[in-house]
Amino acid sequence: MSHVTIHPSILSADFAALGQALESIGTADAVHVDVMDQHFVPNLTLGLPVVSRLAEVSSLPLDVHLMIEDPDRWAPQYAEAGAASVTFHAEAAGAPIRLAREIRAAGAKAAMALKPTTPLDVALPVLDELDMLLIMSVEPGFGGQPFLESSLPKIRAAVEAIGSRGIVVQVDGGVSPETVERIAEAGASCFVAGSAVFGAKDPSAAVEKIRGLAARAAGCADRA
Ligand SMILES: O=C(CO)[C@H](O)[C@H](O)COP(=O)(O)O
Ligand SMILES: [Fe+2]
Repeated sequence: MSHVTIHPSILSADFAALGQALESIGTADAVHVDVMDQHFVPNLTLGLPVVSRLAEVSSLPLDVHLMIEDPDRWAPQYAEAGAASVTFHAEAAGAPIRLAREIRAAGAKAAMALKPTTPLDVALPVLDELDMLLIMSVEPGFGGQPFLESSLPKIRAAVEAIGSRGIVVQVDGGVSPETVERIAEAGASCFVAGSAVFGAKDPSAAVEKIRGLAARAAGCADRA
């Protein structure tokens, strides 16, 4: 029986009140932190100093999603800064197997992300070094984009390729009460949701709602 987890993305929170944003998502399993460098993606968000401070104050584990060039250089430092998991992009990594090993050695879970147009084949040689595989369901860079339906067959194929290896399949982009059931039915178990959580009047209730829909669709008992 799979376990469904919800990671709200603070990309859609008030950047002037990140502490309050963390407090508003007490029902979440982790907080998703989008690091963008304006080179790998056109947007610019935050970096190591902010992640270090968030790790100090957050009672939720930090799920750091690096949308940056040269993750081989930077990703291990996010693990050392206290991230629970560090996700680098396959399209940016020079030596993904070595990088995943370095992230793990620095004390975090290692994850690799694939952009919507990157084939799953790219991840296959790296799978055994990963704790999580992130299937992007929007073009990385911005929150609030519509879910790409073309990611559903890729999610199914990823779940099949992983088999019984215990690697979490995470989906990021356009996850909402309207889309989460289809994504859960495809076999994903970890859901990132930005605008659907922080755009809601009650972010914690939005997390519970998304988790409930996902758990039912996945055919497993809701943990709540
Ligand atoms: O990595 C991301 C964008 O590159 C974000 O995590 C993602 O877009 C979340 O926002 P939303 O749920 O609003 O789509
Ligand atoms: Fe993300």
